[in-house]
Amino acid sequence: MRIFKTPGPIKYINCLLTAAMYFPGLEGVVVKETKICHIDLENSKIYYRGYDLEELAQYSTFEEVAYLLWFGKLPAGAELERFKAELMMYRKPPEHVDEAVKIAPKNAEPIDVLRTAVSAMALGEDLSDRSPEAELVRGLKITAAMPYIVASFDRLRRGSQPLHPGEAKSHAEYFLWALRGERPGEREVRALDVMLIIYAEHSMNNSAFTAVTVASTLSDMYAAITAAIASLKGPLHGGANVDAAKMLEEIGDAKRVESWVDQQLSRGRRIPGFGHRLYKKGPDPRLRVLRKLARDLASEKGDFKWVELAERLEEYVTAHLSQKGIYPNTDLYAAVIFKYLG
Ligand SMILES: CC(=O)SCCNC(=O)CCNC(=O)[C@H](O)C(C)(C)COP(=O)(O)OP(=O)(O)OC[C@H]1O[C@@H](n2cnc3c(N)ncnc32)[C@H](O)[C@@H]1OP(=O)(O)O
Ligand SMILES: O=C([O-])CC(=O)C(=O)O
Repeated sequence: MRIFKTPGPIKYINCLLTAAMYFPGLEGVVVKETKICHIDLENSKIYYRGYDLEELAQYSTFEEVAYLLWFGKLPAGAELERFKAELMMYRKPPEHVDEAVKIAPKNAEPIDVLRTAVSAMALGEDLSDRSPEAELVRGLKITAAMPYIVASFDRLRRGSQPLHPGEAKSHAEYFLWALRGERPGEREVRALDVMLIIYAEHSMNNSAFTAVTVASTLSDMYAAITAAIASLKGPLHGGANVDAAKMLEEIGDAKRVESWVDQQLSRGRRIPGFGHRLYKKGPDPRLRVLRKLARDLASEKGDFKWVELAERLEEYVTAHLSQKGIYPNTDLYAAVIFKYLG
């Protein structure tokens, strides 16, 4: 409005350009350059630091991938063991964070407890050193403590006490062990490990964008990750895997897929685990790994209910909505895998 009152020629052009440059959902707007992740839409491939994600999911571990994403190279020799030892050192968060988890109401959402706990991790720490090295240590502390925080809250709400399984050999094993109170089987640990690799990075998604926005004000890592978790919680982003799991339970049987989907669509509702800002011409590339992982877990358990339900959903929803560019995303099969992992 002000510009129209005094429309100097340059200001006026700027005003028109700005007005013309609104891209809903930031479609096509480049906000940052990154070497961390490359999504090749044409060939349906994802690369972490130049490595094919499908190969990482087959041959590496979450710890190796975390190291790769953070330091730009896979760990060599003793580096991996050192990195794992560092993670183990920070598994248990400071006492006041433990207390915050303990006093959280039992009906709280686990993601809200996690967001609050990560925010609380900033309290009492000297945050004056904002160098990349200091922030990386904070990132390591947050990553290391997340399994304990989430598992502790789940145990407390089920009436048990938190557990710190110090003998666990990996991030995935630590989480399942801390959650269940007993050592998990190797195949289950590997399934969660693959899920963690698959979810570790996806370029400038909503939560990463949020974290980068907060970090760009020179705020600290705890603040950036707290904000990222708040973004991730939304049912259009990470919260979709919770909704997809609820959907599997609600449908209950592959034979009910058609009627359930028809009803949801006729009410104008979205189907969780479908649709993606990037993948408009075919399914999410990560599904090639996850469909197989879900099938393997189903055979292992001798229970095909959840995987067959997801496969039927994939077939039916794709047949109905692919003309709109709607295909299954990672969260559909993540929900299946999480159901098999209990
Ligand atoms: C790890 C992750 O975060 S992956 C994403 C997880 N999120 C989900 O699974 C939630 C369900 N999906 C969605 O809400 C969306 O597909 C999003 C948010 C992921 C992507 O949205 P966008 O690409 O912006 O698509 P947009 O919102 O513009 O929808 C385009 C059309 O498809 C429809 N649509 C999009 N997703 C779905 C869905 N899951 N079910 C049914 N219809 C859908 C929309 O209603 C819209 O229809 P219209 O043109 O007739 O109005
Ligand atoms: O990229 C996105 O918008 C969401 C997603 O699939 C992810 O974060 O893994």
